[in-house]
Amino acid sequence: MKNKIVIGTRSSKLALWQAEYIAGCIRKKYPEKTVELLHITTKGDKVLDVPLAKIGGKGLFTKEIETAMLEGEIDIAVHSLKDMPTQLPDGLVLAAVTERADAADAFVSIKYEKFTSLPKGARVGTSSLRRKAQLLHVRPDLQIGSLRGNVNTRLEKLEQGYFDAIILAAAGLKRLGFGAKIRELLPKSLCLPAVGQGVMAVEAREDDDAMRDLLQFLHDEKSWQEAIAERAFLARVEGGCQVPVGVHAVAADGVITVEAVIASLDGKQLFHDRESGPVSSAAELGRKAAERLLDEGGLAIMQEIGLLCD
Ligand SMILES: NCc1[nH]cc(CCC(=O)O)c1CC(=O)O
Repeated sequence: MKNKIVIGTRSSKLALWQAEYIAGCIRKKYPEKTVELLHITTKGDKVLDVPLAKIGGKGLFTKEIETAMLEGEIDIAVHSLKDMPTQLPDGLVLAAVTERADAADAFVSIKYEKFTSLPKGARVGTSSLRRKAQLLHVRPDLQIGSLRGNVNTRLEKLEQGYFDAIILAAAGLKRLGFGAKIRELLPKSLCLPAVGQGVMAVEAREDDDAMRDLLQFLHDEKSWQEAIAERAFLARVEGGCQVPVGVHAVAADGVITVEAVIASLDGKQLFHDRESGPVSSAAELGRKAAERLLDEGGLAIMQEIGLLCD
């Protein structure tokens, strides 16, 4: 095996932090290896003025990186699992997923201590349909404004007074050293996170056995079981674009519990399900949750949204 490992990564601060973290782990475990980062710009990084839901397309933040890997320009890629499509391109695999950081969404505000302290009509920044729908479900009075860009840019928008509060993944904030800005972790009963939120994924070429073996020390089995359930859920509900779905699986002592929601864009309709069973049935439970929610009314919502996406 080569002595140099090239990691492909986006150049946002969060992506670089994550790639550096994995590089650091590999260097520590294998001091004889040289590990380098190669910055790659993806479509999701280029188009900043359009809400993600409108750009659509799967693998917005991963495609260019995956092409570089298939062409041998890089050896592995580090991603937020949340940004990865459920179907990887032929020839690539998830070689390892890291121990999960907190999966919760965080409430960040200068003036307000927690979500329930927001006054009537408060302005909340998030471009995630999932967050928007779940928050509107309990607080239809809120004005949800679009907020794209990387974590640093989003925090600046809050500081400039565009919003009373913004919602971001707790994991990203903590990684970038902004943990102190978190006023509250949104309870899962209020806002279920995105598929894979809080998990970092290392992608490799399927036929690169040496690399896949080398990466095993990073792999976390609990995280993996949760990822399997959540990604099976997403694979079953996936429409052509971002949809208001949230899902959170927790594996403990051989049992996995999957909680999921599908909501309408305005949050008026929200279907919720919880499935539990042995971890060996993680994928099945994720699919079951999806099927229940689609049957209950989620399918009609997806079809309605599908039209909006074109
Ligand atoms: N969509 C961008 C993105 N992808 C992963 C994270 C956070 C880190 C993680 O979930 O592991 C974020 C930022 C955010 O949603 O606040």
